[in-house]
Amino acid sequence: MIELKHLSYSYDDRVKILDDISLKIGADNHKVIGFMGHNGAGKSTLFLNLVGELKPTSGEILIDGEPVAYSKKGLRKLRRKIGIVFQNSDQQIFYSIVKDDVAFALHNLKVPSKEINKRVEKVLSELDILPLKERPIQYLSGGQKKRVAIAGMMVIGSEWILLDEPTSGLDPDGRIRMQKLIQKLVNNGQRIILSSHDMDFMYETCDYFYLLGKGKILKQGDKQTVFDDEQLLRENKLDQPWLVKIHQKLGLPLYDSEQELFTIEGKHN
Ligand SMILES: Nc1ncnc2c1ncn2[C@@H]1O[C@H](COP(=O)(O)OP(=O)(O)OP(=O)(O)O)[C@@H](O)[C@H]1O
Repeated sequence: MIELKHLSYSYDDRVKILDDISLKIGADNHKVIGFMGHNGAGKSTLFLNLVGELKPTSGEILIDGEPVAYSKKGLRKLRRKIGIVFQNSDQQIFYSIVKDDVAFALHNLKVPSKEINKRVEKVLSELDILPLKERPIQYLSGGQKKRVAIAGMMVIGSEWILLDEPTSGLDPDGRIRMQKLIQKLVNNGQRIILSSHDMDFMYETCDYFYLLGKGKILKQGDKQTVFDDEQLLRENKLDQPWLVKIHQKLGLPLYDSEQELFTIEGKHN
């Protein structure tokens, strides 16, 4: 479990981007946890605090009950627990060739070479990018680069993976692949924290939600709790997912996914 205790963060000691936030992420065994909020609400800042790239201005973060230590050793330990895939995959490319880039963290963790090759091959094939193994990353598409960045996280096998805007720049097929990939990570026993402006994607993918605004958590809960409040979403410049709209406006049941809607409603016709 990841616990935030009175966490505040400010880039300039004046404006609090995160203002005295206390919460327990994953306390109820949720697998895919979504953070929502308008542009500049502080989602990325929160994620950077969670992976130790930024240190809280005040307050603290506890992982499984232990406060994060900001020493080299402490941060190495944290990275084995929590990995992040940035919104812009270029930010986390260290090597030019796919397989070297994916192996990078494992070399750092002093994993034996044979084991590294095995793990890299396994992850690349799980992500359907094995044929890209020897390719220079600079020539890959945005969606392929994103998968390489995710592969780099998967090989470490961290318990938590943070995905910052995982669907940005993806086409509808890439979006569906991302959804399946998240499911795969969950099936592997990993837990996901993601942020996105794509409310339909969030609605279908996450099982718990936090709405971030004005430096605070304005609302948290399951789909029904968070997405039913149209006004709060509007105030925070967020759309209601279309499945919630047809539930509220057309009186259909609140379906969890498009697939569920078409399967069940199809049976009625
Ligand atoms: N390195 C920085 N230095 C100073 N201010 C920053 C820095 N990074 C972000 N900010 C400011 O902090 C606030 C929160 O930004 P952040 O990127 O965390 O928001 P976000 O919710 O992730 O936004 P988006 O949805 O646009 O990605 C914004 O006002 C932003 O301008």
